[in-house]
Amino acid sequence: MLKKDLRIKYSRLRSSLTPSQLSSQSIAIANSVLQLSIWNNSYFHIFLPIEQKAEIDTEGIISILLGLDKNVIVPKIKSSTELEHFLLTDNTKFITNSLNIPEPVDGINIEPNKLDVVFIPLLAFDKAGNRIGYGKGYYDRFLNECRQDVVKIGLSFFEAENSIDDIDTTDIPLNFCVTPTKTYSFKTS
Ligand SMILES: Nc1nc2c(c(=O)[nH]1)N(C=O)[C@@H](CNc1ccc(C(=O)N[C@@H](CCC(=O)O)C(=O)O)cc1)CN2
Ligand SMILES: Nc1ncnc2c1ncn2[C@@H]1O[C@H](COP(=O)(O)OP(=O)(O)OP(=O)(O)O)[C@@H](O)[C@H]1O
Repeated sequence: MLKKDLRIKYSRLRSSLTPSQLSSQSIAIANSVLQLSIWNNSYFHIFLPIEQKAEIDTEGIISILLGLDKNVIVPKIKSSTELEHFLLTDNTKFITNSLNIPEPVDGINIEPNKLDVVFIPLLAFDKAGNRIGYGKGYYDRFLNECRQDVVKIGLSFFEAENSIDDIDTTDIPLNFCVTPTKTYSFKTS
């Protein structure tokens, strides 16, 4: 399927989830994340969910990370193309921006090349590990600034599509995608 049709399909599917499904499926995803062999790493990047878009509740994963004393880094929109990234601390204050994204007000800036693991929001992904988001390219540009060996983990309520047919060269594939019932591991070339 094409990106534009997938965005419509998965936006609809998401908005059909009840609050209780959203909550239990987010917990199932967090439990599966615990099984990945990523825990020797130190710098973990994760997003805070847009509730209005029924994104995965990442609170469970964040609690696990903080409990393990990991460095947790969250994004903030800097411009129409670029994100910046702040270390989460006890003092971090969040403000929900005009797109309903909770973002840190300020803090210690972390460069993408420091990151070991990135958890990635997505609308849909395919069996080859390609993903799509809301179509602004923020994560594609951000992942391009990360090290080649950064572990890229998609989080999704829904299973893989057979293929996203209009993938282009700037789309960076995932290493893993975790859903409530399955963990996909993708071959990287
Ligand atoms: N929770 C979360 N944080 C995230 C992302 C995400 O997907 N989820 N992003 C992943 O990239 C980045 C921000 N993504 C954005 C996605 C869309 C628009 C945007 O302008 N969207 C619509 C208007 C909003 C709407 O329809 O409600 C537009 O195109 O005008 C802006 C930023 C960074 N933080
Ligand atoms: N590394 C890059 N440098 C410059 N432009 C880029 C880069 N990656 C993607 N883009 C541009 O961003 C736009 C959106 O890309 P795409 O449709 O793949 O977004 P998406 O993956 O759905 O969004 P997101 O990455 O924010 O979740 C495209 O016009 C694409 O050319």
